[in-house]
Amino acid sequence: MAKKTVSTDDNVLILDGGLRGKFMFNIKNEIGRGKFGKVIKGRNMYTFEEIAVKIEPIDSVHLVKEKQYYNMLKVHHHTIEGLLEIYYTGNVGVKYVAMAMELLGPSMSELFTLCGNKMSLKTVLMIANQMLSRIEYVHHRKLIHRDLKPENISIGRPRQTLPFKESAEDTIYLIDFGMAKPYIDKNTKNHIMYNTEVGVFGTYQFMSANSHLEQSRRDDLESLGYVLLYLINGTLPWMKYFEEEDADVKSCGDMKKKITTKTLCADLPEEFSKYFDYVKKLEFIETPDYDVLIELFQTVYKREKFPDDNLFDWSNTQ
Ligand SMILES: Nc1ncnc2c1ncn2[C@@H]1O[C@H](COP(=O)(O)OP(=O)(O)OP(=O)(O)O)[C@@H](O)[C@H]1O
Repeated sequence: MAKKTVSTDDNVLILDGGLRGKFMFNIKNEIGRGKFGKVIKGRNMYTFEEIAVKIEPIDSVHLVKEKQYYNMLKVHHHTIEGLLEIYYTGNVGVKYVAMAMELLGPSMSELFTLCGNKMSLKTVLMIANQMLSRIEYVHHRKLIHRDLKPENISIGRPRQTLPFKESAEDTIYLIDFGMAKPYIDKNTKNHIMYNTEVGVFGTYQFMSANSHLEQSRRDDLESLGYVLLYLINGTLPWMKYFEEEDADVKSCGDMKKKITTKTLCADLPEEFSKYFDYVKKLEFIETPDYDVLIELFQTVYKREKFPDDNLFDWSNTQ
């Protein structure tokens, strides 16, 4: 049933979550936008905590699905490191469905710009380390994300704004589970079947070479590899196909299939090509060995003698 909207200004809306809080936001206070809706900064009127609200048209099914997937990720109401806390999902008036959630800092896409469209090896290795743990956790909860890209990776807010929380700007968050999918069939409890007749899910620039087929855990890992290469090199070999208004997604897909890992990872430590060799050899239903992948990047970190200081390229620049 639609919640009643109490407002003195047409732009100010309230998502009434009962005991969970009253989440007030001005529709003009947009902080992010995706294919399906907007993300707006707001406040919990009970605690005065700043929050984020994702809104979509009332007939959209994405937020409802996303909420379900966040529920799958939760264990006994504990917050999980690097995953958003969702406060409440419900209707706002007759126009919108909204999800009130923890407010995060900037996305990796914004940080990439802030860092001059390239990130250092140290920062990328630190991102790899945290992201592999996030992905391992999500997979452990029987979900695949299917849309790993810089816009869907964020950092927490500066620690001083959150005196009672662990979240901080050195915590990397994996967000936007709107494209996620369980890879375990809830009736048979088996891994979903390989299927060649599925649509394309994800974002062309970062999706795996085989993402026009049914995706599984290996595809999330391949996408993460492309994100890391993009952040460190400032581009990907197929970005040229997206320069015109009409993107040439066919050539992009062909190039991803043909390119060797050596060419893809030229000028980078050999562990990057080892990463791709490993994930591309994974079978559809195979459980990846996340520790082996984490170890690969940690080997480079140690070899380069990078300090264990938790400082990223963007630390102290915001
Ligand atoms: N909790 C949050 N706090 C701060 N910013 C956020 C939050 N959630 C999302 N954003 C920002 O809003 C942008 C869009 O969010 P999100 O990706 O969840 O929306 P979407 O409509 O599902 O997008 P997509 O088109 O990728 O599916 C993100 O890239 C991020 O910059």
